[in-house]
Amino acid sequence: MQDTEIITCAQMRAIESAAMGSGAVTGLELMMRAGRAVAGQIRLRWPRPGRATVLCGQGNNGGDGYVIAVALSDAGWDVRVLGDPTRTGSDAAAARAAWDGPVLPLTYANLRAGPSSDIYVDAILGTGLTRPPEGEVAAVLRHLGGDAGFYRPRLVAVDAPSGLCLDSGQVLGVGRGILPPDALRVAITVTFDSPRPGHLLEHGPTVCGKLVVADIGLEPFRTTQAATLTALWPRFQIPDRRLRASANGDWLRKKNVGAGHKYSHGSALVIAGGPGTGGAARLAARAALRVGAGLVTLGPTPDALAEHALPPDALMRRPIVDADALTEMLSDQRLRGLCIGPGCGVPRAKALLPAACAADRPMVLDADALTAFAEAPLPLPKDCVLTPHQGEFARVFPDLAKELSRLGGPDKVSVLRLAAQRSKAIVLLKGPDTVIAGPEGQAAIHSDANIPWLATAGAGDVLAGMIAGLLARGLPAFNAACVAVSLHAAAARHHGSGLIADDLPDALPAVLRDWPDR
Ligand SMILES: NC(=O)C1=CN([C@@H]2O[C@H](COP(=O)(O)OP(=O)(O)OC[C@H]3O[C@@H](n4cnc5c(N)ncnc54)[C@H](OP(=O)(O)O)[C@@H]3O)[C@@H](O)[C@H]2O)[C@@H](O)CC1
Ligand SMILES: Nc1ncnc2c1ncn2[C@@H]1O[C@H](COP(=O)(O)OP(=O)(O)O)[C@@H](O)[C@H]1O
Ligand SMILES: [K+]
Repeated sequence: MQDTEIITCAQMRAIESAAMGSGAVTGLELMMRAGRAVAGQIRLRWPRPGRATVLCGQGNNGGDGYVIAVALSDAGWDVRVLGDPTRTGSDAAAARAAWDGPVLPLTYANLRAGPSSDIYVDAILGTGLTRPPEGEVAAVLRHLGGDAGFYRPRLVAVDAPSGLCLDSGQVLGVGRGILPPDALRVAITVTFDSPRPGHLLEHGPTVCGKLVVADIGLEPFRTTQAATLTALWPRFQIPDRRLRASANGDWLRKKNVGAGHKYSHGSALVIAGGPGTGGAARLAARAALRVGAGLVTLGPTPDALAEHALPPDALMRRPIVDADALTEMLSDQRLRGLCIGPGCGVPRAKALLPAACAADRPMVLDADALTAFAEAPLPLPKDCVLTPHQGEFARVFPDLAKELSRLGGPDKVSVLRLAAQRSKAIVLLKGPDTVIAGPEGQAAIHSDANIPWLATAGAGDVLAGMIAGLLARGLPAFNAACVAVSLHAAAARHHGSGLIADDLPDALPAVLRDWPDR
């Protein structure tokens, strides 16, 4: 499994400054490489030259646009350019000077006046976006977004669809989670060097269309050694050196333990609830087994034990009457992956959580255990993973959730890092753009808007069980969370629509069989 480094806009600017400061390359040269890379992508997809309209903003994103205009014109395209004035002496001004055709003012009227084009290049705003688009720029974007049926299949964005914040993934000026029909959505976005968080979070995946990452030779100027933020999904076609091997394939295939017995493959405990609530815990337990834990025990209340006589028969069942009984059970040091929350009931989770935490074992807190933790916080064990959805996140971290929902507020990764620091646990916020963060600042994004059928009752219970199984097998908590999220989504992809949560654990053998070693 290979993860892609993600860099923030500030990191990108730092790398660009380091490159220019070294004297090895100028800003204009980088702009030429960027613009030519976009033109190359256009020519790959539209091999027959046609008519192109290039829309250029006043900054360097616009500068890239003029380079694209020259490259397309040289390749035989009929190019029309609409541009805002550039700052005198800037790289963008130099790029504009190299375009010897006319530049009409970038206005809604001019966009409408010309003949329609085969493609439209959005080089209006990139990483320099500081506020919601306004005036003529806003009018142009509204028009392009409003007639998506015509424009979307022929729109190519440079770095980002204009208006998208590449750190947060919010389209500035529209509500979080509610994408109005006039937000600009494009067919292809060509970005440079590495993806940015905003390509993968919130509105990013919807508005960017296909995301292509072009290499512009910045590799030698990276200031950071190891990336603290990676993308688990999507996968990108980028140079291998930009990929980070997560080295978990061996664990998944039990290769590392040779002839080990079931306990050396890990023993997990899923704490269940009282009568009538057993399904969630059983889903979690089944997932822990399927992900390769050697032994999984389900611990309901004694009066619910009979309900759990259902398959899988591989499950051990042992009643847990109260906190003392749990402490007694956890005196068995072989139990090392705990899952508490799914189907547990809040009162029981509240009663058992102190004993579970005191045992200091790798543990997942999900569902009712998160509510219990929110109502009665307590120190968490060292290897602990919290797996809230948005509602549970708001219960556990109300102030941070408020920040997250604030328009123009901080990005999800930064907020999750704060939550992880505060709770001293790995925090995994579920959704189409799942973000995982740890107390030391490590973070990962898994973004897949193409598996909506994963939003089904019990899918979260399965995820919690998979993490518990991987913790039992000895994976460090952050890795267990990342691997589980990747496998969970891969199982959903493998199954396809019509999925119910019960299908997820059962899709795992096929997914694991094809899982890459590295
Ligand atoms: N980094 C790299 O390595 C490389 C970067 N490259 C390219 O440079 C791009 C970044 O360029 P950039 O910094 O000049 O910013 P850009 O996106 O053109 O916009 C800035 C201008 O827009 C304005 N503006 C802001 N918000 C606005 C609004 N809402 N409505 C209207 N205007 C608004 C803002 O005005 P101000 O806020 O100053 O008033 C400013 O004048 C990057 O995305 C990539 O394409 C490549 O060439 C090669 C390598
Ligand atoms: N639109 C979506 N696309 C892909 N995955 C999603 C989407 N919405 C939710 N998910 C995933 O589905 C799972 C739902 O978990 P959760 O909300 O805890 O459900 P439950 O409590 O019913 O088990 C999470 O893994 C989440 O990441
Ligand atoms: K753009």
